[in-house]
Amino acid sequence: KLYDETVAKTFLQFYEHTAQVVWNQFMEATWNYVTNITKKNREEMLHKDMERSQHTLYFGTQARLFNIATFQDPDVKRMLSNLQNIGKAALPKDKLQEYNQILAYMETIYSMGQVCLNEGPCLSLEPDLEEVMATSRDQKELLWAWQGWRDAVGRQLRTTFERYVQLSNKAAKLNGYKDMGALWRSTYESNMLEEDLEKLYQELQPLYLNLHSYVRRALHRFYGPELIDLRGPIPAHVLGNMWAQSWVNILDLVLPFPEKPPEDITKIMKGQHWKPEKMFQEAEKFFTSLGLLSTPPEFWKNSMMERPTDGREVECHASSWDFYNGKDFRIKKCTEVTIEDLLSIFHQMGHIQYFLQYKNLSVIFRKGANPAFEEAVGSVVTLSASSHKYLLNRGLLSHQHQDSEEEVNFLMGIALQKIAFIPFAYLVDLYRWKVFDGTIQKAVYNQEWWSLRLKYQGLCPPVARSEEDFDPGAKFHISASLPYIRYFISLVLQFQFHEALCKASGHMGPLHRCDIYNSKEAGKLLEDVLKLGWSKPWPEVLEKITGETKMSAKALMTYFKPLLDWLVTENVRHGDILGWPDFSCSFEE
Ligand SMILES: C[C@H](NC(=O)O)C(=O)O
Ligand SMILES: [Zn+2]
Repeated sequence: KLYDETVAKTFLQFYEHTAQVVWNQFMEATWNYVTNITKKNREEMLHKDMERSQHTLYFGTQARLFNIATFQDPDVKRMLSNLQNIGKAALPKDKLQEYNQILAYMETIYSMGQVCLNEGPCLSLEPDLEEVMATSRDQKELLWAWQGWRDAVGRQLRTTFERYVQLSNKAAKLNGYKDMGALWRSTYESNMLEEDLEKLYQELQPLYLNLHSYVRRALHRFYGPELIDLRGPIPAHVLGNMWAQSWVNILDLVLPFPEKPPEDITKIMKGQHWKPEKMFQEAEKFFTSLGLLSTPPEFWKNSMMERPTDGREVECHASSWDFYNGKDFRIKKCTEVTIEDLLSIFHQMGHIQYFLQYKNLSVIFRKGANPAFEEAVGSVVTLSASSHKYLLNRGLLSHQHQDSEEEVNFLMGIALQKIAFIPFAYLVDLYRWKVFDGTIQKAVYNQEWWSLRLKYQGLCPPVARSEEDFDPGAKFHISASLPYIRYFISLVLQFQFHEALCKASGHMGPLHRCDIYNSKEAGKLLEDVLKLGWSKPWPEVLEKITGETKMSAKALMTYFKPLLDWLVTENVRHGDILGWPDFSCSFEE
């Protein structure tokens, strides 16, 4: 242990200056690749990634020479210990080369995936196959899209994924973690994470079971008993989404009060000639109405707001990008003019706002208090943007008053997005953690995926699956090696934030009617949190906004209480059971 604290500070400044350049070049090269998938751009990205890893390795190795325990300055201690965790850069060069090629390959197979009609056009995931999954009510057509996507993508990734798991674990072990799952979980700085998450899931499960039972009844009514067993799991292709992770697109089939259908906002947007740019401006206006920062000119010049029409192959999955130079921030999205995409843009703008608020911090601190905070910021604003009050005053709804039955319809719409998502958001990394720690061996990768999908979501595959398939690979985050538990934790946090911001804004009445638009008090509370980035442990940051230091499902339960009461009554009225005791899937009979 050679150096003292003053040397450490100089060392960190040297890191700061070099990191900004190396990270900026890496982001540019990656952006160029995902917005124009060519061999040349892939090579350039892999080259810049190697340079970044060499930079990380050099500084990580040096950082390990400091005896941090003897240091006083909390920021220096936090920054140095972070530098010591060098992730995949710990791999020997040839292994790192192979790993980066595997990562690029998996993400490219996913992004280029398409399903071709017998003679005629091929359908991409966005917007074509997602449009089929959202709007078709023909279960054969739904099955064609569902199975076609998994044949085209999941199956291709299976063997590569096996190698990805080996190299991921190798990298994790070289950083002192037992496997990659442990390294991923370490970003939450808690040795009680898995227990805390299981407890949250148990608290939320009754909400999901009641929604599942009610939706199953509605689908049974529409598709008939040969497809839907009232005491069994629901086939995964009729929920309006390629992964059955959001059920918003079947609201029309499950509407509690069908004689009072909500206005079709997508239709209204098209009628008002909304364009993608206006959708982004609308989202930005919300953040500036809170007194938060507006986006710089670079954002409007450099973002990719629509799928290009010049034949370029791109990665459509929406994402937000920080170029680590304090000026350049972008969103990449293949935007369609729909309410679902408008709300997704609000979510992405939340990421951009975080980037803007912490842009003057050390590059080590330019990330969320934890990854779930990054997801929750955009989602908490989306809760207000989804409210009847906001949509009415932005001219996207015309019915002034919402009676109690229309309010139940409204809450059902939000529940089909948020409650339906709970078990999926939880199980994706439950699955990957088990794959990384060896509980799930490669011989059973697919059947274990489906046993978790059955256990937590009460879903069945619509057709028999085998170990030729690799259905997890048909989900973006698994092909892109992006952790997912952040979305489960964000579900809980975003309602805690919503409750706190609504209180700060002086909102009175039910939480689901709150809209914080224009509230400078709510904006100030949010700003004080976002400015901290990763400089403080997240419980401290959570306390600044909510007064609590622990995740709690209470706010989410408060928000949905009126709907839960209605669902319980409705399920009892139909004599419906919760859960799926007839656990076999239809094709197995
Ligand atoms: C919820 C998550 N959102 C995102 O990636 O932006 C998803 O799409 O699965
Ligand atoms: Zn996000």
